[in-house]
Amino acid sequence: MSVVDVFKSYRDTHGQPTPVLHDIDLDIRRGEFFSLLGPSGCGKTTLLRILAGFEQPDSGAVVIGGRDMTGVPAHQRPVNTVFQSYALFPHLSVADNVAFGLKQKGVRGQELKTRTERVMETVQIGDLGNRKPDQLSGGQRQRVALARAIVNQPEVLLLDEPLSALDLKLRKQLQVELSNLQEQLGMTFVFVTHDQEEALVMSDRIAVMNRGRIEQLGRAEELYERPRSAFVANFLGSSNLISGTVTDIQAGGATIQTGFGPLRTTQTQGMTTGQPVTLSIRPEKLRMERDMETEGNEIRARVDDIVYTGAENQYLLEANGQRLIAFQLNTDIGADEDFGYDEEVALYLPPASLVVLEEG
Ligand SMILES: Nc1ncnc2c1ncn2[C@@H]1O[C@H](COP(=O)(O)OP(=O)(O)OP(=O)(O)O)[C@@H](O)[C@H]1O
Repeated sequence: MSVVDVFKSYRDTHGQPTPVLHDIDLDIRRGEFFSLLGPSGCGKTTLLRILAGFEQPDSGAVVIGGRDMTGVPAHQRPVNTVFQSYALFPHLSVADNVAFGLKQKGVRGQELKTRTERVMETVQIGDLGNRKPDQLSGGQRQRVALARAIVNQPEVLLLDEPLSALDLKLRKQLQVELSNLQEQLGMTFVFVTHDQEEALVMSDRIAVMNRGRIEQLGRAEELYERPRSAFVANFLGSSNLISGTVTDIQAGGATIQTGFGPLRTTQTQGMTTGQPVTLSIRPEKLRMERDMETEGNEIRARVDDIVYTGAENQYLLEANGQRLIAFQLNTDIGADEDFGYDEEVALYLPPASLVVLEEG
């Protein structure tokens, strides 16, 4: 499925057109779990609705299975949508809800029964067929909504924050189940979420959106390890940003002069001497030590605050007037690796973990 140069604007309260999607270009591969990730209002639902055919772009096109969908109404597209709000028929039983789409298509008798039952088994609601939606938990309702959407075997399944109404534990369980289901069905899933962890866990590839544009597109690991902008670095997890100027470029890396002194990075791509740059380093890549070593890339910091989160300690640090954050795995209570309030520490910034952002 492709999105070609899609532009969309809405009229604001004064009737002025306000762009919400700017020239979106995307190629979503067949059988891929693809996520649209971004903060509230960035345009991800609008893009999904354009794929579904519920909205028309001002310009540009959606192509599914090689066919231009311009002018093709929603119900004739080879897609189905699962919404956050389930949207089940309250007066129909679970089995009739699931069978609905097949009946519309004229499937009857044994085939209807077999296909409905098979899909219900797949999403583990095989024993709930006679219940009504109001007799189900939120997780069960979402399974019915899923069954109803996949029973028609669409080429593409569109999912608009389908797990966001569920509690954390159930959400985590369904994340795993959904990605297993996608693999088993081999169907293309396009999944909208504002939850970065959800996108990282489930997706083959993720498009990070910001203000109607795609900021970066790639595999989870690429986006996390090599963010291109401060927005991506901070939207996917958290990050320490350090500004500086390139002073030296060698074969295996570059030196950046910063407020903390010179820092080495193993990156060199696209850099020129004298260029101002922003470095990004993930909090878990900072190594906290009691004493300075001599290998460089170390800065002195003071522990300002400590947040205990169970698996790790999050240290808020002050270094040369800047706030930094470091995560350290929680070892045994009282172990040598624990640091106290106001303690002076040395922070080692591994050169391979210092990422040069393309845009500050
Ligand atoms: N029908 C509409 N008329 C006018 N403006 C709209 C309409 N639908 C959406 N918008 C605006 O378009 C922008 C993008 O909205 P959209 O729902 O696509 O964002 P989103 O990323 O899905 O956000 P959320 O996670 O909050 O659902 C927002 O500024 C929103 O206010």
